[in-house]
Amino acid sequence: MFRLSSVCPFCEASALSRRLRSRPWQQPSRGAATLQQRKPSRMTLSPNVARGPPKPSGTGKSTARKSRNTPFGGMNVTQPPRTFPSDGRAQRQVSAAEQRRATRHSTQKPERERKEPMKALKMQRALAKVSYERRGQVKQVLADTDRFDQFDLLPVIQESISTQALRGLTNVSPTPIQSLAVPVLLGTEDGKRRRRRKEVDPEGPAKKEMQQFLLAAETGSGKTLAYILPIIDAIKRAEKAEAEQERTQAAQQEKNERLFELEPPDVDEPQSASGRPRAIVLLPTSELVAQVGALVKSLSHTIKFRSALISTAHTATVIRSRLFSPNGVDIVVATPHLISSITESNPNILSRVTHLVIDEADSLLDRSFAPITSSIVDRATPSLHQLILCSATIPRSLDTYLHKRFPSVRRLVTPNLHAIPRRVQLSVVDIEKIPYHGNRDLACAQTIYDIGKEAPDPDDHTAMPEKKLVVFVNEREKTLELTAFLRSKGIDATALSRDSDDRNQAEILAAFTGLNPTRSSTPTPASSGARHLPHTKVLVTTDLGSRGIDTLAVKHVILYDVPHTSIDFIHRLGRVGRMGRRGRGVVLVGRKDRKDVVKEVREGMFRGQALI
Ligand SMILES: Nc1ncnc2c1ncn2[C@@H]1O[C@H](COP(=O)(O)OP(=O)(O)OP(=O)(O)O)[C@@H](O)[C@H]1O
Repeated sequence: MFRLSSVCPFCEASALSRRLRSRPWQQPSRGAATLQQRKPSRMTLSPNVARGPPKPSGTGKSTARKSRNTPFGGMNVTQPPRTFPSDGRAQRQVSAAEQRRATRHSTQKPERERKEPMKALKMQRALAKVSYERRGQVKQVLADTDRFDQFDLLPVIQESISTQALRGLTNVSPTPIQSLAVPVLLGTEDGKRRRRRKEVDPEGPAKKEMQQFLLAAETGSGKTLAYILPIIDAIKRAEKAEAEQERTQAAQQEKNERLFELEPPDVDEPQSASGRPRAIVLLPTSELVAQVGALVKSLSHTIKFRSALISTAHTATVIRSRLFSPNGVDIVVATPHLISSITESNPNILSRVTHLVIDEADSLLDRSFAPITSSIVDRATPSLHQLILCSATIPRSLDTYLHKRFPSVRRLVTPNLHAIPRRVQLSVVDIEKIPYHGNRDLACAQTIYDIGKEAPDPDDHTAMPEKKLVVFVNEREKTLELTAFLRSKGIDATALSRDSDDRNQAEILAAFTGLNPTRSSTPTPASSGARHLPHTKVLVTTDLGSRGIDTLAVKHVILYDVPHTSIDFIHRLGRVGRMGRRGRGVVLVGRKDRKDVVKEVREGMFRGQALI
């Protein structure tokens, strides 16, 4: 059970404020001061003296209101918060007239609220709407799949799911997006499609029309496996078909030679597979390339295909040797910028691509990335069989883009899209209140201390000896500044932003994605004798760390700044509560922050509703 530490370790002002709170009746009232100024020579009793001292609103030092301004204040409630818990106003007596007015309007209020749900979020116009009718239909489809062996995957791929992709997990079953997407991408949705496809395309795969899919599912729900398994299956089947075709051609050639006893014709050597992958997975950052690349690589060991992960974290020599290996390459995992620049000098790199994945499509098709991503799609289109877009959110901008650019895209959307999992709890800390007085850095440090000192949950079997926290800030410059502040308070904090060295980033993230305890990377002032928060590791990052990073080791996220949009809320809170785990978010709010947005996000989470 969480207990608020009654002493703020950093703020001297808190000592004074504690004294005042414990004897509130000794605070001079404005009325009394005026009286004293008018008649300084005489002792005058306050007109309220007969009322006696006001009663403290709680027992001991901790008052009911104060306890709400903690990372976990207001948790475990069974009603959504009616008023914003940290609006700072004391509950006052309601007059009889007010009560009458409230009763009169109470019948109209729910109606008004129904008409304007999530008004503040709506004003942001961020997320595309997915109707509840459609979500309901998908639920029925999902009800029939609960085992991986129900998918028509090659046996070696089936085996590799448990031995490689989900190694260490027992009794695994497909997640909703996997149940929904795998049969569709395999073309076995109705059990007959694969056979029909062969009949329709006797002249080979190059004649097929490109299929387009959008896989959209909540964060941490296994989208990577949902697209990578069918792609590997297609590659292995194509490989087998090509080998058979080559054998048939060789046999035919031999027969012809014997028949006519002619010199063998100059048959063009089949083009090498070096630098010509069959599938490309595009991801926005080198951290994600490393993460998805690791999964693909692990599957390649048992399934036997050739994969290459390339990003700016690698040197030119490494990139060249991986991509242009004489043994060829089947799947390349890379960033669009890298693929685009390689294509300029080696256009052949896209000439054999049958499957192109645009993961984190909401980022890769936004204004900054779209031109480069689209040009890759255009160049790959002649050979493409499947274009797969994948995202945890469908912003309205992406929705509009898809309608224009890919009108026939098939949308595979899970019922819980845009909802933050209910197992994630969000609490609010008001930084304007005592003892922070608007000092956001201090509120952040105190929140980290509170979480770090909290006793581990005995029911949580995934709890680890070291606590891992992620703090999200809105501005890149703030990462270094806040990290320095937290370190000065004895917290083991590391910054991750675009300014961090590419090669260090993977190493930094490994401490938050792996489930193994790690050594403290950099000695903090704490190790030199000052205050120190042990067994707690903090990553301070921007949006860079909020997309796709599989932070399984993280149970707490602190939103240092209120995110700008509901999309950012979904991605940042999506770093916890992954794959059925529990998680907590704490948002720091100040006077200038959008409290109405935070309130609506909390209410939406409480009801398990999709954000808008
Ligand atoms: N069927 C499954 N059962 C249990 N764990 C799974 C299953 N499928 C995937 N996982 C695990 O779930 C975690 C999250 O998977 P993944 O990164 O693909 O999620 P995601 O949906 O892409 O998340 P995000 O939207 O944040 O990018 C990974 O650690 C993965 O190994």
